[in-house]
Amino acid sequence: MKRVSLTQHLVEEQRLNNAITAELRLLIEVVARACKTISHSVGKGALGGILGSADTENIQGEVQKKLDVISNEILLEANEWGGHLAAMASEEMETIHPIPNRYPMGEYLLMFDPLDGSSNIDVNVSIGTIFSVLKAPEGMGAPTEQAFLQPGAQQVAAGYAVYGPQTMLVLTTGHGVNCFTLDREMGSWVLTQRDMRIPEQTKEFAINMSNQRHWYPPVQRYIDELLAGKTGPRGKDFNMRWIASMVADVHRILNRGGVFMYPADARDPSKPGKLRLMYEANPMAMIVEQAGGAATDGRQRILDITPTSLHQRVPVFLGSKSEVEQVTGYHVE
Ligand SMILES: O=P(O)(O)OC[C@H]1O[C@](O)(COP(=O)(O)O)[C@@H](O)[C@@H]1O
Ligand SMILES: [Mg+2]
Ligand SMILES: [Mg+2]
Repeated sequence: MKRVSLTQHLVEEQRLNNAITAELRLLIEVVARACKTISHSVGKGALGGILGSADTENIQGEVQKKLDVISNEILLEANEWGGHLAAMASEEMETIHPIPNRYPMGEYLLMFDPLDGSSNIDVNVSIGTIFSVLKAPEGMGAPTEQAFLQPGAQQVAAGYAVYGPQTMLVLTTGHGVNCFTLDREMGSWVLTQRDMRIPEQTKEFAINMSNQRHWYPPVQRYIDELLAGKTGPRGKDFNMRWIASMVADVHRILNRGGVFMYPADARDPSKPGKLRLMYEANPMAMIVEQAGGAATDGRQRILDITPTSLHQRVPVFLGSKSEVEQVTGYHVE
């Protein structure tokens, strides 16, 4: 098989689809380089002093792990120097991070969850980085938070890196989804899966079952029916997987199908779910749709939601189309 690097692939996309600009290509390459650096840190574990808590809290009131902070810094530093950016925003920062001293101002906005699945860092289970790229609005002066509040349908690129047994980068620029594996010896990203497609039917679901008693009726009903298996209305047995790293759960679903759910629940009605719209749900929704799947908040397409704040939360149902339609149907009924 001919070895195709990330750069070669992006140049090809630039030529064939005329879909990405040279600036967007360079931006993606800088993000990919930062993910490579994060992957090296992850790989060192206790030897690199990266495990454990940073003893600080982020804007969401969550205790930060050392690796949350380190990954955020790696992404900030790489993109300040290398990307064609006007500003960045991250799960780990209260407000936006404009690019200093850049004239003319860059054309893109980058958002990221620098380290997804923090609870898995210290136990050597797959974790990842999720990112989303938007165009800065035309004629924007100094970058503001408002500039980021665009529906996910306007993303020009989205991707994630998963730091597992292999380090992989899954990427879309709106022309399908491709997967690159990090060649650790050569230090390069190599195209290993072209045009990933999510099977439409599935027998596998992913949800944190410990929250069951708090769910609202549509989710109770849907999961009850899956659990009833062959003897229930679905007439087939379902299996369950929950890694507690969205990147790892989504990566499995991209490869072999399934449905991933993080619904809103009755614990705190002011908190619509756990996952963040701008840098978790939107990029994953774009990837999943580009691979032939679906992604909703239970009522509407995630990519159609107009955001109201940078760190807003959203219920998430994504994966194989038929299952996402089924559970969304129960909410709409
Ligand atoms: O621990 P829970 O409630 O099952 O939540 C798991 C979910 O939380 C997350 O870890 C949130 O991501 P962060 O680690 O970036 O905060 C998702 O990756 C995952 O799907
Ligand atoms: Mg996350
Ligand atoms: Mg995170």
